[in-house]
Amino acid sequence: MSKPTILVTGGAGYIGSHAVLALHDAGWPVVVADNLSNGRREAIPDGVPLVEVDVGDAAAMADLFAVHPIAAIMHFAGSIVVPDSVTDPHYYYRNNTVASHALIGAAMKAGIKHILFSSTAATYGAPETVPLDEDNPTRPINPYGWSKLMTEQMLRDIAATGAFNYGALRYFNVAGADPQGRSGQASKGATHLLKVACEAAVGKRSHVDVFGTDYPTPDGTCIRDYIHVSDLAAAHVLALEALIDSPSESFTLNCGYGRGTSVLEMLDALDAVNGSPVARVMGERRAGDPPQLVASNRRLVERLGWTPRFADTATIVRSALEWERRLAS
Ligand SMILES: NC(=O)c1ccc[n+]([C@@H]2O[C@H](COP(=O)([O-])OP(=O)(O)OC[C@H]3O[C@@H](n4cnc5c(N)ncnc54)[C@H](O)[C@@H]3O)[C@@H](O)[C@H]2O)c1
Ligand SMILES: O=c1ccn([C@@H]2O[C@H](COP(=O)(O)OP(=O)(O)O[C@H]3O[C@H](CO)[C@@H](O)[C@H](O)[C@H]3O)[C@@H](O)[C@H]2O)c(=O)[nH]1
Repeated sequence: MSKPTILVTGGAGYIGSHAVLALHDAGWPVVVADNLSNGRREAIPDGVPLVEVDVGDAAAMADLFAVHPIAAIMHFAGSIVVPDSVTDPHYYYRNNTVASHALIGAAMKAGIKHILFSSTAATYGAPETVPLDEDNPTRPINPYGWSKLMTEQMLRDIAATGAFNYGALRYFNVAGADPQGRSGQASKGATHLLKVACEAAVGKRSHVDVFGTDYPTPDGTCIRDYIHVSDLAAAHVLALEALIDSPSESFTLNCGYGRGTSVLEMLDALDAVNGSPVARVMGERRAGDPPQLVASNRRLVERLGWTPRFADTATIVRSALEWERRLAS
């Protein structure tokens, strides 16, 4: 039987483009909705239609649903930079929460029955102990985390009426690039640690700043659970299948490896792969950063049968660096 068509919002962006590749590789018809505010047309494979649209524009989304017979939505579109959410919370609530509200409304009118949502570890705030399972209290410490948690709450309440089922995937820190070199992180003005450090490794930046060396962690720098973007994309395909197979069940799943890596450990791993050190400048803490975030992925593994393929830190770093070299060449 042929597979139904999936709408990928934010499919021209970093993670969304890897999900588009995973769907496309597995034979799912895909349509991308992206306003290209931070995405690239080139990230979308040939043959996949791109509709240039703001997902918060309910009328435009209704037009899209009238033209394309969409069975399910993977909703990646949104704004992603934690410190920007601290300086401009109004924009973050608009582009994440309000836009999601509009998209959900348009999807309901079009009778769409499955929504997979890009949520975040930032919903947990600054937990005292790790690893975190999904029942940990959600107490965001920045507007970005709140904007995502509010969207999760909308999905939960509306799904309870039977309108659709949903999956909220709470990503920890996404890193790396497609092992075949077809996509990677390409946005200008990047702020993510490994991306910034790889830009320094290829000479696009003079150094990498280390934001805070006095955290209550073994080396004083923040600890994160870095997950390879292609392992995350594979989890999305499994989650989509679960939503379609069990239409009365919704779920919230952490996406990480259950392994903590400090900022300095990540930079050491890059230096080892690169073969020469990237200059580091030790600096002050950045606003909105929790000291440590590490996932328990027990539920993800049990619920979806997910098996990571690219978890090795050197593999993550190598793919990110190869992509950066490709961009620079
Ligand atoms: N990168 C991470 O480590 C991480 C971690 C947790 C959660 N997430 C979530 O994953 C999703 C994707 O993140 P990413 O890292 O790929 O970011 P990205 O910026 O590369 O991708 C987001 C895409 O959405 C598009 N977009 C933004 N607002 C839009 C709007 N209103 N209408 C239409 N398109 C819009 C952008 O043009 C871009 O292509 C986001 O929702 C983000 O919050 C990311
Ligand atoms: O140039 C840099 C960039 C980052 N960091 C530090 O590296 C860590 C990771 O930061 P970053 O890569 O910016 O990611 P986070 O702020 O942890 O946020 C990411 O990971 C979250 C989930 O954990 C997601 O919700 C967000 O969307 C995503 O941006 C933090 O301690 C930063 O302070 C530096 O020291 N120097």
